Amino acid sequence: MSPIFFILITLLLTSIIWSVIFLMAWFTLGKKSYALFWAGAFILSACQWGTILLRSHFDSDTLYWMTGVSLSMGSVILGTWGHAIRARSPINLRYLLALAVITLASVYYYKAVDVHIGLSMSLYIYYDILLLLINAVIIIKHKAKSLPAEIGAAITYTVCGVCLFIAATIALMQGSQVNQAYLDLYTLINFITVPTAHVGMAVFIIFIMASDLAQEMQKLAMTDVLTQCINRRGFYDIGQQKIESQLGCKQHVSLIYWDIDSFKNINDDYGHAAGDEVLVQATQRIKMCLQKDDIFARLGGEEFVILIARDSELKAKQFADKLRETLASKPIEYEKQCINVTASFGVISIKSVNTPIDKAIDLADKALYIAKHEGKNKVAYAMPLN
Ligand SMILES: Nc1nc2c(ncn2[C@@H]2O[C@H](COP(=O)(O)OP(=O)(O)OP(=O)(O)O)[C@@H](O)[C@H]2O)c(=O)[nH]1
Repeated sequence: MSPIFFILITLLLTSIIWSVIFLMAWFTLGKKSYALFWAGAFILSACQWGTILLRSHFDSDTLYWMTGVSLSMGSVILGTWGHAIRARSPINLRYLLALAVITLASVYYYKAVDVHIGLSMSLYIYYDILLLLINAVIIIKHKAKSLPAEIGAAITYTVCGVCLFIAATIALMQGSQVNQAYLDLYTLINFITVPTAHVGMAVFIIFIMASDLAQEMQKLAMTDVLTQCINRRGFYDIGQQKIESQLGCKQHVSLIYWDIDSFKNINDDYGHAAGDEVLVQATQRIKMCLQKDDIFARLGGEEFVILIARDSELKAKQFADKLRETLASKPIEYEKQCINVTASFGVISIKSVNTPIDKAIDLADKALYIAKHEGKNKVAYAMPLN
């Protein structure tokens, strides 16, 4: 038996295993629909290798060829679809499907009507290459800072695309008739690169799923369940870095510590559920006032901090006052009851990258205490930290 037979068997079995792994990943890692698309892609791949193995059982060579070509293109389309869903890519898959139909029709034409070996062998590979490169772009553009798994996957897709481009071009160079020398070279390149790329792509996709999950877990561990703000742990994790990066950009960094006034009375008068709703609606109102880079965290209970960077200290003070007015401007509605809510604010301006975040919180808390002491619904400023 030829070595190609063993390569095909290996490809068939690994494709089946990968599709089972993606099905299991779909089931256990949060039923992400894109895992199903990737499972489908590997099932079609397995069918493609099976088709090649069963070549002698096909009645017509055209039927064999078109089956293999359709499965290869279908597999790449499903894979791309999965990546597009995961990355919420705006790519219009209808155009890709239309191009697939045109490619399939052309392959059929050059296989069965006006026979041209080079074109019938290479056209669908060019289509697959196009999709592999689109995949690489989708993966890399997904996040401003790509995950290592995404970089690895994008490189694998690109390298695979380049190798296939060389193989397809050698196949095309045959012209209308079979050229044994080119055909052997094409087969050699294909059977060296395809198994490697196959395993590489599958491993990187699994790595991407695992990285996504790790990021989700990390986000959950840093998020307050009730208000969806960052929690204390998250704030301590990213606050210090933020101070350093914003001061490096010559911005005025301020920390605003705020606390809902007489919150215990709200709980006592309207019930704990109403208190929870006040926390949710109050934080929503505050979020509407924030800029993209502001960090808003719930430190616990009804105590919150916001780390902001503005181009002047005055703007930071005006911002704190705007937040106070936003909360006091209208009552919060809960089960047809109107609950008047105010909050007090302590603001500290941070001047040095060496300022520890807990020191800034401590001083802003002291300013907040003054705001409370002066009658609540007020903003108080601490002496800037140098
Ligand atoms: N509903 C609700 N209440 C909470 C939550 N976390 C803390 N609290 C309550 O918030 C109240 C805070 O009360 P205090 O620390 O006395 O503060 P306060 O009544 O706001 O008084 P001042 O801060 O002086 O204005 C306590 O009664 C806590 O039980 C929460 O997640 N939901």
